[in-house]
Amino acid sequence: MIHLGKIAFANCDFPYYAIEHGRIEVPDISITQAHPVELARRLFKGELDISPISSIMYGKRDDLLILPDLSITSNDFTKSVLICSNGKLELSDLEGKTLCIPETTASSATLVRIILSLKDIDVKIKHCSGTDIDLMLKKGDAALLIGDSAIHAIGKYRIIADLGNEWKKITGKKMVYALWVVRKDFAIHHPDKVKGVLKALLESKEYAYKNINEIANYIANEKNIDCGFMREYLHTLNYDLDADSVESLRLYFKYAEDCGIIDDVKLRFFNKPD
Ligand SMILES: C=C(O[C@@H]1C=C(C(=O)O)C=C[C@H]1O)C(=O)O
Repeated sequence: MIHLGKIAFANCDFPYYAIEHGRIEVPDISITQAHPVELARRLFKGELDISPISSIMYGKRDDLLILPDLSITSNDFTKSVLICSNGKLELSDLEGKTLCIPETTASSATLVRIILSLKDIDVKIKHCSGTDIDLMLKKGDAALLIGDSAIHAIGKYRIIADLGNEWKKITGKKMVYALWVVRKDFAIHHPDKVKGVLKALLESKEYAYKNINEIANYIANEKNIDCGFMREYLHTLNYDLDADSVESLRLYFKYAEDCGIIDDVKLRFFNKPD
């Protein structure tokens, strides 16, 4: 039995759809759903063998290998990594104000620090448990939202920044939010099992790309999200990890290092020489 993680957001239903709906053959796996930071915690404890985690969490460890050709990436607007504010505040008005960051994010929490530092906006960061937007907006002047809570906030709250768009405007790059990783010790002891899961994930991703409307309708129904929005959203995100994304990831890690969040990071891939 292989313990596989799954991010409990609509965007991760997409690459797992074929696995979870019996559309492809899969090895003996059990799937655990949680938010990306929790998945990383469980992977580090050895409760999971393979999982998508916040890309920055990979940068903090040297005992993980990246699975090739998989990620959650956006090129410009992300639509689900947003800052919303109280009243009439714009991004540039956040100087000296408080931004609440939920416990569910690590990559976007780092990205917002990078963007604010590059824009020279000094903001107090408050880390909050849970993802209750109203509570965050009571505790601070603005809140970072990711995943489904960001999607559900569109049209209800004042959105002042899409972080994928802010990052693109500054660097011209994509933003790689999540990577699929395997614990190195598990990969060393069970390379064939890892290959089996990787094959299933890649086949499932290909199925998803070919059946985007079917899956968008399914997710929209399940999660009470507008179908049209869901279709656009799934076209906005990219689940590959091409050379361009790897280069973007390196730049993100470099800025994160400049902010003192991580040390120099080496990208180590499963099944590829260092
Ligand atoms: C685009 C997204 O990327 C997510 C953002 C993450 C983070 O900020 O740590 C981690 C995984 C991704 O699922 C999203 O879910 O909204």
